Amino acid sequence: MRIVVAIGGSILMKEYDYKKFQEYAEILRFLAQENEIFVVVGGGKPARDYISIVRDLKCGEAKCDDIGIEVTRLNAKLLILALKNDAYPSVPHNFQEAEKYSASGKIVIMGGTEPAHSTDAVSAILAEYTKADLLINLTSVDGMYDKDPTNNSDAKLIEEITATEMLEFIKNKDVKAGTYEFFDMTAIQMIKRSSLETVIANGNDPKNLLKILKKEKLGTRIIAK
Ligand SMILES: Nc1ncnc2c1ncn2[C@@H]1O[C@H](COP(=O)(O)OP(=O)(O)OP(=O)(O)O)[C@@H](O)[C@H]1O
Ligand SMILES: O=c1ccn([C@@H]2O[C@H](COP(=O)(O)O)[C@@H](O)[C@H]2O)c(=O)[nH]1
Repeated sequence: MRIVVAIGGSILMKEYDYKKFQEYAEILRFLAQENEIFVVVGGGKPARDYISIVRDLKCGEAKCDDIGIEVTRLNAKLLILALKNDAYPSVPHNFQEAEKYSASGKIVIMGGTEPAHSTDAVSAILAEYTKADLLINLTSVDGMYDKDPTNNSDAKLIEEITATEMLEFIKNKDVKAGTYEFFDMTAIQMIKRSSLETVIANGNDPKNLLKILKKEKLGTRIIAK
C-alpha cells in the first residue's frame, strides 16, 4: 500500500527534543517493510516563531510562508536523521523529486513546497500526485471537532465528514502564514477531487498509525464528496 502520512510540527516539536522523532522513526521503519511511505512534516511552534519575526519585519505574507517552509524542511531533515539509512537522505522540494526519491525504496520525508498553503495541503497534493491509497493526517488533537477543542470543553469529535461539509466549515477561517488553521482549503479540495481516502487522528501517540492501518475506529474520516 502507498501511504502519505502528514505529521504536525505541533507533535514532533512539542518538547523540542529527539524522542518523538525516534518514536516515529521506529513505527515508520516497521510500516515501510510492507508499504511505500511518504511523510510530510509540519513546522509547529518554531515555524510560527520565525514567521512572526518576518511579519514584524513587514516583508509580506509570501515571505512569511517562505520562512515557514524552511522550518518544515528543517523538521523533515530531523526525521530523516532519526530514520538513518531507512530514509532518503535529501528533503524533496517538490512532488517530482518526492516521486523520484521514492524509487530508491526508502522512506521519503518532505516539508513544504511553495507559499500560500500549509503542509496539510502538501500531503494531500502528494497523495494525489503519487496516487496514494491512504492519506493520514496526524495532529495534536483527536481529529476534527465541531469547534476548536482547545478553547471549548464541550466540543464534539466528528467521526465522519464529507469534504464538501469541511469546505463549508472552514470557509471563513484565517489564511495567513502560520495560521492556515486546523485543515486548509487546498487540502480538502484535493481530497474531494481525487477521492482520497483520508483519516485525521491524534499523532501524540505514534502507535495510532498502526491502529489506523488495522482499521480501528480512530479520529475523523473524510468522505471524498
Ligand atoms: N474544528 C477543530 N477541530 C480540531 N482542532 C481544531 C479545530 N479548530 C481549531 N483546532 C485547533 O487546531 C490545532 C491543530 O492544528 P495545528 O495546525 O496547530 O497543528 P498541526 O497541523 O498538527 O501542526 P502544525 O501546523 O503546527 O505543523 C489544535 O490544537 C486545535 O486547537
Ligand atoms: O507548502 C507549504 C508549507 C508550509 N508553508 C508555510 O509554513 C507554515 C508552517 O507549515 P504548517 O503546515 O502550518 O506547520 C505554514 O503555516 C505556511 O505559512 C507554506 O507556505 N507552504
